Amino acid sequence: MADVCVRVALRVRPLLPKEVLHNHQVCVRVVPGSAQVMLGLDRLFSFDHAFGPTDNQDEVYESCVQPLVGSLVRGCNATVFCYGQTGSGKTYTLGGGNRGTLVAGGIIDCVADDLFSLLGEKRKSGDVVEATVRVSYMELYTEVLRDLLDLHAIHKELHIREDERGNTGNSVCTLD
Ligand SMILES: Nc1ncnc2c1ncn2[C@@H]1O[C@H](COP(=O)(O)OP(=O)(O)OP(=O)(O)O)[C@@H](O)[C@H]1O
Repeated sequence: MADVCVRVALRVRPLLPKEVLHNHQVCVRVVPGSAQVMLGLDRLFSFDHAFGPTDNQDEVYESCVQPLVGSLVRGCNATVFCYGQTGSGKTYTLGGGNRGTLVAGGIIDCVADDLFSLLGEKRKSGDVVEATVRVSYMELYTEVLRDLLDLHAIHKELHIREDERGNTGNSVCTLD
């Protein structure tokens, strides 16, 4: 992967059965063998990667995210985020399916697998490794922030707060 800070990948999902039923048409196509997409007949856009409807979860993960997990274990920071209109496939790409089942796992499953196996390898190879893995899983939807790992989240409201330096974080306010 080239040594640049930000890379942008575009993924075009297949039409859903209900869309086929309603005779929806495909309007975005990946130009074969390239990282470009054609919108309509003549509007060409270039990205670092472009994935079409037949590209699977593993292909997306291996080319866009897997190299970052290696960097992470070497002490670098990495961020992956999905952006797109509702129904475009963000949840599927990040969390879709489970590894080892018919539908391959999304990025979160793959990162968890690779992260722990890389840490395990480091330990086996005699590197003294102390690693702490923390996970949080939040949803921000219509201005409401929810902790998706908290089974009792319905009783709690999370607030986004800024410290004096302008860094953001969240805090929980329990509603009695
Ligand atoms: N690459 C894909 N292959 C097959 N099905 C897909 C793919 N991407 C998305 N889908 C399906 O398309 C539908 C919408 O996808 P998804 O829920 O991931 O969208 P979203 O961007 O997360 O939407 P929202 O912003 O509303 O949460 C789901 O039924 C999902 O299973």
